[in-house]
Amino acid sequence: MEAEFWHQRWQSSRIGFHRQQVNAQLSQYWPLLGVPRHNEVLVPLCGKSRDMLWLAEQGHEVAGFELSPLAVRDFFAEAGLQPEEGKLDHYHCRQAGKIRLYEGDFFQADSLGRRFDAAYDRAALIALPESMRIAYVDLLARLLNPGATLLLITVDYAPAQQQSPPFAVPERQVKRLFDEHFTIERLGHIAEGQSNPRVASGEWRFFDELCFVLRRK
Ligand SMILES: C[S@@+](CC[C@H](N)C(=O)[O-])C[C@H]1O[C@@H](n2cnc3c(N)ncnc32)[C@H](O)[C@@H]1O
Repeated sequence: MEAEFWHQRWQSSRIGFHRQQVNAQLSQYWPLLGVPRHNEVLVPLCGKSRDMLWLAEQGHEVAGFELSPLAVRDFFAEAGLQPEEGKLDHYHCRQAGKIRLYEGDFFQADSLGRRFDAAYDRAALIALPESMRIAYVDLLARLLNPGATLLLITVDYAPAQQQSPPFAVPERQVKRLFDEHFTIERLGHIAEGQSNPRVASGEWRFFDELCFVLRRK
């Protein structure tokens, strides 16, 4: 999607993707993955996700990337944190405690010259249209060191549409996208069933949240 699409979403508070609760599959599976506490966690397209606070509580430093200044400001304000601000290359950075958010386009992250051993993607890959997904996966492959762990959460639903996010990214597409650079294991899934309004209304036949662990080859 164009940057403007996301800026408008944030300006008009159309952020249905944001959750008050920590993602259930993150808290279930992350502790089983053996990611050392000293590994900083890359969180692309992070929004104002409270999952970043949870990762910091587990002892990790967190590096989130987000286009929207509103999202970044809200994140710190809602967490009751007062960040220090600075400029780094293409990014306006805000940092408080273990969490640093890079405000700007994630697709310019190469320029920072940084590499990570852990990453978390919830609603990042599925926010990107198909035409941007290969570039996103290639960038992740460059930013992650060999052996790095990526916890990936996607959604699958039917009938799928390709007009606006969330886009359905089923297991076969995860394999197609990541297979060259990552090993892939499906950890679990949550079938939302009738608790999802669009399933309840009959618009979608099902809506599943899928969770994978990927390791950089
Ligand atoms: C579907 S939301 C998911 C946010 C977060 N991961 C969560 O779980 O709540 C996608 C986010 O990516 C941001 N975004 C979209 N394109 C981006 C880009 N190129 N660089 C950085 N952030 C981007 C949007 O502003 C939006 O906040």
